[in-house]
Amino acid sequence: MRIDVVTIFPDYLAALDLSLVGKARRTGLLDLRVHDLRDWTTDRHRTVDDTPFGGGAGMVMRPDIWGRALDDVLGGPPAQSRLVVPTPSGEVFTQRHAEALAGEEHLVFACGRYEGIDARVAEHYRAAGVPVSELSIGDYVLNGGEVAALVMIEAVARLVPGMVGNPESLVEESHGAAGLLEYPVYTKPPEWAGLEVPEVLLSGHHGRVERWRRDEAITRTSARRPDMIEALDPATLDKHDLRL
Ligand SMILES: CN1CCN(Cc2ccc(Cn3ccc4ccc(-c5n[nH]c(N)c5C#N)cc43)cc2)CC1
Repeated sequence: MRIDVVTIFPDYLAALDLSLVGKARRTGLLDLRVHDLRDWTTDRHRTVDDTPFGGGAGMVMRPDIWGRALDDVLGGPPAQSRLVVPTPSGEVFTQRHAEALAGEEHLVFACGRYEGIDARVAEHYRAAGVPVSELSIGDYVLNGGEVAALVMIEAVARLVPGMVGNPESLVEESHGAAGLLEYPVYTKPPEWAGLEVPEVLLSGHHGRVERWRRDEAITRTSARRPDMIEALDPATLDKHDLRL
């Protein structure tokens, strides 16, 4: 998979040189390139923004600069690329989006700043036949798209075959197949700060452990994310022998 990120703060994406994503880049599993939008400016001040039509506070990022950058980045092979635009007004990014994006050949992240990117940029590439996803990582306000791109790239990259050492660990995920939150996890020592590990986890009885974990997942989800409980379909309840 190839991922390109266009931003005026390329150093923000330095975290992608670390850990699993960094290793995937070094081994060639992930072809990830970061570009400075200002490299496509032509004036001496390397200007990327201007005042908003219709008035209002702040500045808007210019479509002509973004157009030159994205034409270059989208232009080359592979043929099918998806443009991902982090934005506070986007569809909320979920694990389902991560799964869908992980199946793409080439993702291009356009990280805006200021009050955002001129709306004609997304419109132009949609009209040119480029799939465009305008996505938000949550209902809070950030100062730009870079943090959101980091979140989405990590969520997507870990689903790329060969990325995670033990693919089994991707199977039973929070927000995963059962649509429930993850159960609590424990490790040695068995007693710490006067607190003991739940006895069932030391029993070696896999059936009891599985049942306890399912019950804990339901308890947690009911308490913290009632919206997820509402969204559970009967088939999922049956498949995982879940009773609410
Ligand atoms: C007058 N009002 C009119 C509404 N605006 C709204 C607004 C517009 C831009 C910005 C800053 N910004 C620029 C590019 C960019 C990309 C993503 C995100 C982002 N924030 N939160 C998420 N989950 C994000 C994601 N993903 C923020 C971004 C902040 C707030 C404010 C002023």
